[in-house]
Amino acid sequence: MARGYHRKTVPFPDRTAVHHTPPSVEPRMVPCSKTVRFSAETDLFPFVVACHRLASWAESIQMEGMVVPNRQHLESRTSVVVVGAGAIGTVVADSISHTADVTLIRRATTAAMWIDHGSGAERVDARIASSPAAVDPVDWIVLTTKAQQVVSAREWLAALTGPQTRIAILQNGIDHAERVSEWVPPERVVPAIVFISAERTGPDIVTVRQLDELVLPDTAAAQDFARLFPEQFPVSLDPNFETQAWRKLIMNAALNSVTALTGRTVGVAKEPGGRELIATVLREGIDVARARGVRLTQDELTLMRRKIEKLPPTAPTSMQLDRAHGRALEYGYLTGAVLKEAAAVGVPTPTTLALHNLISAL
Ligand SMILES: CC(C)(CO)C(=O)C(=O)O
Repeated sequence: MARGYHRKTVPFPDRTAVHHTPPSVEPRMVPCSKTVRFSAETDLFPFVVACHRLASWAESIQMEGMVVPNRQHLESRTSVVVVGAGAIGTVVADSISHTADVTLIRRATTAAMWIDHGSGAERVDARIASSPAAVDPVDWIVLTTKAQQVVSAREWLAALTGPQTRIAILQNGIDHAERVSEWVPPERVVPAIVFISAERTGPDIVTVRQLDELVLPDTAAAQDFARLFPEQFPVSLDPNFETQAWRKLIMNAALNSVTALTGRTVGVAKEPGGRELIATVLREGIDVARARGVRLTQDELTLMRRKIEKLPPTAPTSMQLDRAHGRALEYGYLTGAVLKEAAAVGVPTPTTLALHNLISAL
């Protein structure tokens, strides 16, 4: 599979260790100019690390083409902590690790995460933190837990939030800012709509199926967040973000519910029965959105169905995977959100309600 974006890879097995946990070695005086050059053949790795730690006047150290920025340089980069090292969190951590100093939160382990875009696994260049005591306030928190897990990330959010911290929320549903209102005001929140099909295929590895889109509102904070991504990453700013958020909500309410209930991948939506059921739930959601004043196109149903058609039939949805792994389900923020909004405007949504009730009975 072709990669969704390109990255510079460094042919050295332990580059993360160089960046983040240099082994302790005896420091020696070395002649450092702006850049220090070594040859790997002479096995100078520990020496390079010592230089890396001491030579604050060098901007970088080069060894056989590998460039190791010095600590001071690293420390001046934007600090980002990704809370939630699942599929989306790992994809984001990997892609922004080229411009930012990234930490991934993994509660149960300190093992690195790996990513496979279809051409083999690559180590994600991110520090791992597993205790809130080990982190300080950062420039950006990227929240990629499931919507219902924000509550269990409280300790992390408290430890990571400072007076300037901004939070990007890459989660399903609407009303993203409300979920973190305890920590930051709405202008420091960037909600994001994610169309990335990726899956944890092992305890430490994420396989990416399709990198489609990351949509942000067109705000100052979102522009700053977008700048962290490499140019080739499909991130866009949409002034009509509310419409995008509702589109995704309606699509998730239909697709994630049907796949979670049937235990089938997206292919179920392409069969006559599944297609009809999904179309009914989409129609109900569209009625609710219109009644709430959300700006949708005339042909919204076709647009949403096309989006679903474009998804690979073998791709699972997040709620289907959560059910398969016995995890808590996100339905409260999907069908639950549609039902809440429907109640506020008195729009009937019987099929959405039926799916919602079935899922809550699982
Ligand atoms: C894969 C996709 C786009 C399907 O609705 C999704 O958002 C999810 O699984 O949560």
